[in-house]
Amino acid sequence: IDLSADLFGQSLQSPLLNASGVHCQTKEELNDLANTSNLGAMVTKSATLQAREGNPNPRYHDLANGSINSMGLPNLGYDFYLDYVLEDQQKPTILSVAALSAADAITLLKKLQASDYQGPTELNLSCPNIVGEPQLAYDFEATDQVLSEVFSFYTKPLGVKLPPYFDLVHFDQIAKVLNKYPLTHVNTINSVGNGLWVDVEKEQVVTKAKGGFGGLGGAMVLPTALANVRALRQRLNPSIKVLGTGGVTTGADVFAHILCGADLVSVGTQVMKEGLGVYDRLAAELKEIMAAKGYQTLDDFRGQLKEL
Ligand SMILES: O=C(O)c1[nH]c(=O)[nH]c(=O)c1I
Repeated sequence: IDLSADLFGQSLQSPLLNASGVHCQTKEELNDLANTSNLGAMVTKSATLQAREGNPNPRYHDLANGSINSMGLPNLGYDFYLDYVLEDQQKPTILSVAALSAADAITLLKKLQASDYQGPTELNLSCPNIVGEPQLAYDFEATDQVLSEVFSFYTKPLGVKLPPYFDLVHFDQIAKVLNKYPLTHVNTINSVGNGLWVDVEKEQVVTKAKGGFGGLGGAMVLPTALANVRALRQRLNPSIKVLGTGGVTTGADVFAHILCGADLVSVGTQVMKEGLGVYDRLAAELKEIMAAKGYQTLDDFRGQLKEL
């Protein structure tokens, strides 16, 4: 059984990545990822021009069926992560970047264009937890404008991290915008924004910022994640890869993401629950399923979801 996958020309031992934001903010965390078996590639915490503290604690809360977070984009800043990805990597690495405004995104990507970094970058258009800021990718016109300006100067590998969409017309609209640009990939989904969890015993919310509203992850978002992977795979140019993120807790979930068309699959909440050993378990479970079904490679079943 062969789990090998491709990351923009780099061969990976497995299709599994960490979800940006989980265990990837500090040098120690990034080094842990670099030494994690069955993790095929890694993504950094989204970097902003300046380092950020993020939202006040509590800002992450584990739930029986997933998680809620309002981290608020805490990160060590663009320069730190650029230095990190410029070092030679033990494991293929995607640099994630974010901005609090379209202008900042342009500034950051102009610096990246001028840098020595030639590797893959993912522009996060979907952070749901910046107080007062909308998730850019829910504004199709604004997204088109930003990408149009970015690709007027940016010539290196670039993908985008998308929020979940919930209307087939929205899948059509975002795909129409994205297909205009030479993107390496889309990563779908980011957390389901602005959920709310209530601690009934204490009669209060569980995270501090935004009155307790935060991004949802884990098992509860799997159906939404699979729908977004499938819908975007069906609509995007074949040249644009799809990284599936959201709701993965078992090898069967990884299999389902790939069956819906995912080229690679990221895991977030389950790493918070189980630790980095989760990747060994997911790889083993995926191999078992493939063996039982007579599949040798991921290409044998990728995108082959059957309709009734
Ligand atoms: O609050 C965060 O830092 C955060 N949390 C998320 O769930 N997704 C994101 O893209 C980000 I930038």
